[in-house]
This record gives sequence, structure tokens and C-alpha cells, in this order.
Amino acid sequence: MQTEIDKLAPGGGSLMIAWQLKGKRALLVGGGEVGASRIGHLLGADAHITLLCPEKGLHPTTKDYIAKYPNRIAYYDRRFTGPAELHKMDIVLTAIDSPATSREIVDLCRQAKIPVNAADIPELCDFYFGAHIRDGPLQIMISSNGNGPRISALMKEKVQASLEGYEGLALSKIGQLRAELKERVPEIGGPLGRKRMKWMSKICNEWPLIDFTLLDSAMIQKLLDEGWEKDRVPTFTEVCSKPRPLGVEDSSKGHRFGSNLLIPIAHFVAGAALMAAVILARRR
Ligand SMILES: C[C@@]1(CC(=O)O)C2=NC(=C\c3[nH]c(c(CCC(=O)O)c3CC(=O)O)Cc3[nH]c(c(CC(=O)O)c3CCC(=O)O)/C=C3\N/C(=C\2)[C@@H](CCC(=O)O)[C@]3(C)CC(=O)O)/[C@H]1CCC(=O)O
Ligand SMILES: NC(=O)c1ccc[n+]([C@@H]2O[C@H](COP(=O)([O-])OP(=O)(O)OC[C@H]3O[C@@H](n4cnc5c(N)ncnc54)[C@H](O)[C@@H]3O)[C@@H](O)[C@H]2O)c1
Repeated sequence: MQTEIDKLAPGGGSLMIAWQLKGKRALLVGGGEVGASRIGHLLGADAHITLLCPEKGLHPTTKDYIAKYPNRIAYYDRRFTGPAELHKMDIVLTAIDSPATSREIVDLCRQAKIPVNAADIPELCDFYFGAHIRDGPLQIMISSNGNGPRISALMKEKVQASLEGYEGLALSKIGQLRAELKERVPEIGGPLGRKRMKWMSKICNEWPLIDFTLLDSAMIQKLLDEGWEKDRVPTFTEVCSKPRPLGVEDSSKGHRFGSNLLIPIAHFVAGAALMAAVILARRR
């Protein structure tokens, strides 16, 4: 019988983590179509890439990456030669058309305890890639855990369509605000640390996400002086003299007044007004 605790942690999934590869070394074997997509993911995570692939097999996008990022991609016009290639690698990806060679490389990685992904060969993978959305600091990954990668790609499109386009910018501004606040209050844990977390959560809960896109350094300082220092969350209009983003009425009313609904309504009203003006003008 399934208990409450079983429902909290159903097995059979993956550990979805945001792996920090900045400054670490990634070996990519194969630079065809899939390899090119892998390079995009590795560059996006600021990894140092070593790419092994015969020149004639390079995808045009891979060639563009090699030309554009000579300091971040060490490219070798040859095939994988053996265990020495794995020296100091933190992660290994194969994207080649030979499952037998992928298996040999994966065996060597297992001996060296280096996490490895072999494109399209789940039984050889320590981790899978997923369908991925990226907007600045925002990343969303969808995995079907090997059940239906095409469905993952389609789900990604659905999620993408539900985003408004400013989420990444808003998050980077929230990142700046948090960094400034941490500079004022560097405590880790303790009463002040807890107070800082509560204040950050409160402003995130109360301000519509779109408002954060307009934050600049002066506003951040004002927000901290008038808000953090006085233990309250100022409204958007208190800290910003710029006009508010279209579709948001009052930041004190929180996320309910996000632009999701109000922008289409505003467009509809503007469109209807324009049509009425045209009809009236014709009648005259
Ligand atoms: C998400 C994505 C990320 C990426 O690779 O970047 C990804 N596959 C994508 C697309 C895709 N791959 C395939 C199709 C054809 C339609 C179909 O089969 O559904 C399509 C659809 C398409 O191209 O649109 C064929 C395929 N793929 C795998 C097998 C082997 C097998 O299942 O046994 C076969 C059958 C080969 C055959 O039949 O011979 C295996 C894997 N593919 C994975 C990831 C991992 C599981 C992720 C998950 O379950 O969510 C896993 C386990 C290992 C890995 O490669 O990491 C990327 C979409 C990116 C995007 O568009 O956003
Ligand atoms: N996971 C996915 O989304 C997905 C989608 C399509 C295909 N695939 C699979 O990924 C693999 C690669 O697909 P692709 O379209 O990029 O193939 P591709 O043929 O375009 O590229 C493979 C590249 O690997 C190179 N290569 C072969 N052996 C090598 C070796 N020993 N060392 C270095 N380079 C070597 C080839 O020269 C070629 O450039 C295939 O097995 C394919 O079935 C995965």
C-alpha cells in the first residue's frame, strides 16, 4: 500500500540539479548536429570545452562556435584516441554515430569516475539532457526521463508560450537587489540573515514581476533605504519616478495584477477605440 511518505518521494525519476560548470572542463566527442547543440549548452554554463571531431564531420554551427570562441573551445581535428583524453575532465559528452565507440568512451569514464552522457543511448548515460528554455538567469528544463523526448520538446513549447518575455530581465534585477542587500547585511544565518530572507521573500510576493524590470541602481538604493532599513516593503511608485509598465496598476496588489490579462485587455480597448474613431470619421 502506498503511504503518505511514498507519495512525497515517488522513485523512478532523476535528480534535477543546476550543475555549476563555470571554469570546469568538458570533453565533447563529436561535433555534428547534436554536438553543436551540446556546445550551446556547455557555453551557456561557462565551461571550458575540448572538442574532438574530424574536420569534415563538423556541423556549420559547430564551425561558427569554434571561430567565435577560440578561447573557450579547444578544437582538435581528430577522433577520440584513448584514456589520456579524459585527463582532468569534469564531464564528458559523446555525440557520435558509433554506439560501440560511445560504449568504449563511457567505460573509460566510469573507471575514471567522470559523469558521462552518450547522446541517444540511455543505458550509457549518467545523466540525460532535457528540453530547455533559457532567458538570462532563468532556465527551465523538461525531462520525460527517457520516455518521450519529442513530448519533452513539445511541452517546452507550451511552457515557452506561457512566459511573457520579461522574466529573465526581472530575475537579473532581483539578483542585483539581493546582491546589494547582502553587501549591506552580509550575515549568513542568524536573526539578521533570517530577516533578510523574509524581506526578500516579501517583496517578491508583493511586487508584480514586471515591476522589477525597471529597477536601476538608484532605485535599488532607495528601496533598501526606505524599505529594508525601515522594515517595510515600499510600493513601486514610491521608489520609481518612471511610468509603470503597461498593464500593471498598483504594486501593492501583488501578482494578481501581472500583465497576463491586462495587456490583452488594454490592446483590445485601444483597438476598439481606434475602430470607433475610424467609423465616426467615415460617417462625417
Ligand atoms: C530533450 C532532448 C534534449 C537534447 O538532446 O538536447 C533529448 N532528445 C531530444 C529530441 C529527440 N530525441 C529523439 C527524438 C525522436 C522522437 C522520439 O523518439 O521521441 C527527438 C525529437 C526531436 O528531435 O524533436 C530520439 C531519441 N532520443 C533518445 C533516444 C534513445 C532511446 O529512447 O532509447 C531516441 C530514439 C532513437 C531511435 O529511435 O533510434 C534519448 C534521449 N534523448 C534525450 C534528450 C534524453 C531523454 C530526455 C527526455 O526523456 O526528456 C535521452 C534519454 C538521452 C540523451 O540524449 O541525453 C531533445 C529535444 C530538445 C528540444 O527540442 O528541446
Ligand atoms: N539526443 C538527441 O536529441 C539526438 C537527436 C538526434 C540524433 N541523436 C544521436 O546522436 C548521435 C550524433 O548525432 P548527429 O546528428 O550529431 O550525428 P552526425 O553524424 O552529424 O555527427 C557525428 C559526428 O561525430 C564524429 N565522430 C564519429 N566518431 C568519432 C570519434 N571516435 N571521435 C570524434 N568524433 C567522431 C563524426 O565525424 C561526426 O562529425 C547519433 O548517434 C544520433 O543517433 C541524438
